[in-house]
Amino acid sequence: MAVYTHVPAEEIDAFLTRYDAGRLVSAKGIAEGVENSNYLLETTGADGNGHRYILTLYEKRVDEADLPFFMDLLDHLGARGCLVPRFIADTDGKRLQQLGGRPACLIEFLTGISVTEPTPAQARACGVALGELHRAAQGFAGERRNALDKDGWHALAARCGDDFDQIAPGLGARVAEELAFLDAHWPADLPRSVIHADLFPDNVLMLGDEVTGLIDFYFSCTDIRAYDLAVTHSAWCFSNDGATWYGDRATAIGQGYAAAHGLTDAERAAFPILCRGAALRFLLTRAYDWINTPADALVTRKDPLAYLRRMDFYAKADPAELLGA
Ligand SMILES: Nc1ncnc2c1ncn2[C@@H]1O[C@H](COP(=O)(O)OP(=O)(O)OP(=O)(O)O)[C@@H](O)[C@H]1O
Ligand SMILES: N[C@@H](CCO)C(=O)O
Repeated sequence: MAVYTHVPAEEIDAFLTRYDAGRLVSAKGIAEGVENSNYLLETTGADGNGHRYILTLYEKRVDEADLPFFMDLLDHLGARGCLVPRFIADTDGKRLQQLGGRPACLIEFLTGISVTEPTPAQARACGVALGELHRAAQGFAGERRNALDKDGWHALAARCGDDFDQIAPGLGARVAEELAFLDAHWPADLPRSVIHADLFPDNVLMLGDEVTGLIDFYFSCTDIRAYDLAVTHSAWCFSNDGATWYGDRATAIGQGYAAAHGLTDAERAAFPILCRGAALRFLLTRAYDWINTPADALVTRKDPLAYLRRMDFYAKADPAELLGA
């Protein structure tokens, strides 16, 4: 579950009076997600026809100072045709509020469901949507450093220290070995851009084979553009536990992205390394959360070893297979 901050319905109703959004009809905590508290709100709507909103209260990893970057980015992408949720301004034009002692925003609700077992057609649609996002991001003036870049991975690994081996014997040594490999091989000169950086299936809303929304931009930042494709690849092309690789999804994502945006030869050549970095990034955040979240906490911890298996796969994979032809 992810409702860390509980807000009484009366307080949400009072909060809504700042907006042109109607009165609260229902407020339901959303179980999915691990980072922030999210509520699905139903209101009477400004026109009395009923309306849905997402109410997000920002918790541990989102820095309030970054919210204007995310807001401006979603405005920029939305204005260029990307299906992304806008932050809604109150009647004074204010988008960032405080609620339940947390920074809070009212956000546009997008329809669609996130798939758990993507078909190749859905994977292709995701690749196209990511390519279109990167096209639309061109010209966006905002910049945000990726706190989870290679330096960030080193810092996180140091914080996990000896505790890695509580998760699996030898994990600490394997992480150290991979960090050393990436230090020696991480590409320096690939094109950079604003990237989503967390485009997992649960952050892509779909109806059938159509993408209806891209959500959860709270890791978006400026980094190597093709690294975003590597993050998406690592999330979409394996079974959840990382034990099974689905080459048909990978080919579909690669073809969709290449059709919508294009990939340079240098990006293709560096792709296996970028995938190893992506796998290590999620291994590390999951390992850190695993070590620092009590086993009986209400939030479900995500398995770090599912990303160790991906990392091991990428380390041995035939580079030609990763993106198909
Ligand atoms: N704009 C939106 N429109 C519709 N549903 C949304 C929207 N934003 C969030 N949701 C729903 O809320 C859930 C959690 O949202 P989100 O992924 O942003 O949370 P999070 O805590 O940041 O999660 P994560 O663990 O993926 O980082 C989503 O899976 C989706 O079901
Ligand atoms: N998508 C991340 C969690 C949110 O960043 C993961 O599955 O580890």
